[in-house]
Amino acid sequence: MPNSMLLQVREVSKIVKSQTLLQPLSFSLQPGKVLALCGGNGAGKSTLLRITAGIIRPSSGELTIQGLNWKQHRKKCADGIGYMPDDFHFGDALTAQETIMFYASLRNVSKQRVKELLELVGLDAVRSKKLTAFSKGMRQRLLFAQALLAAPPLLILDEPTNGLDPYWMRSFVTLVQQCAQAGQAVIFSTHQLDVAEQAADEVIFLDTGHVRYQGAVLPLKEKYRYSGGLYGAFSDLVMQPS
Ligand SMILES: Nc1ncnc2c1ncn2[C@@H]1O[C@H](COP(=O)(O)OP(=O)(O)OP(=O)(O)O)[C@@H](O)[C@H]1O
Repeated sequence: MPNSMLLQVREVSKIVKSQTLLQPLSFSLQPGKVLALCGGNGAGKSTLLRITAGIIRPSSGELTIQGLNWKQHRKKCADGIGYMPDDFHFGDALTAQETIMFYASLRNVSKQRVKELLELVGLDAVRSKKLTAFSKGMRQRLLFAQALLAAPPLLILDEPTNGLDPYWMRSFVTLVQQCAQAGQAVIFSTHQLDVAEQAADEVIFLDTGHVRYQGAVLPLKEKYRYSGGLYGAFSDLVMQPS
């Protein structure tokens, strides 16, 4: 039933200079579902998310967004996603409002929507401050708002909770759940397995480009209820010598 899937990834791999960064992997995501991508440093999370966001091309396999193949429908696929990279730095010369308005103008998003989003990520009161005065967590929240701007059907978030304090970590979970309730699909990477456990319906554990687990979060939560939840599962399925 490919048409009910918002995102379909089929046998996608990535090889750079004869080094395999991602073994062929497949998964799909329905509207309203949240998928967490977990794995250690260098596991391939950002590589997979960049491929999904159309930033880099896979070495093999294919991706469709809303049934459209990335290769043949780049513009339509790009319009269907909101992407939050893990290593992006806004210029410091502009204020938060000016920065987000710039991205809003590229996507034809209203001033009212910008205001709502700045409120949602707790930056409305500091919207006139230059980004030089912003902390890491505040920049992350602005980057998150940028991804949400056009209310895209698919959100691709690379380490969105990196640098967030416990309050905003918790708020991130709530915001992601609200996006899912509104019918958006979300894929995000994280090292914070408690965030994955709270926010995601499905999870992929990646280990040096290999999938060690993919499936629903719930059975893992139940199986590892008394042994650390998703941390226990990760330790069992990924951190054991193979
Ligand atoms: N352009 C590239 N050329 C060569 N190797 C690369 C390239 N991009 C990433 N890699 C390698 O691919 C592997 C996966 O990197 P990736 O950034 O996807 O991991 P990650 O799971 O996001 O890691 P982290 O949690 O540290 O951010 C790493 O070994 C990295 O060195």
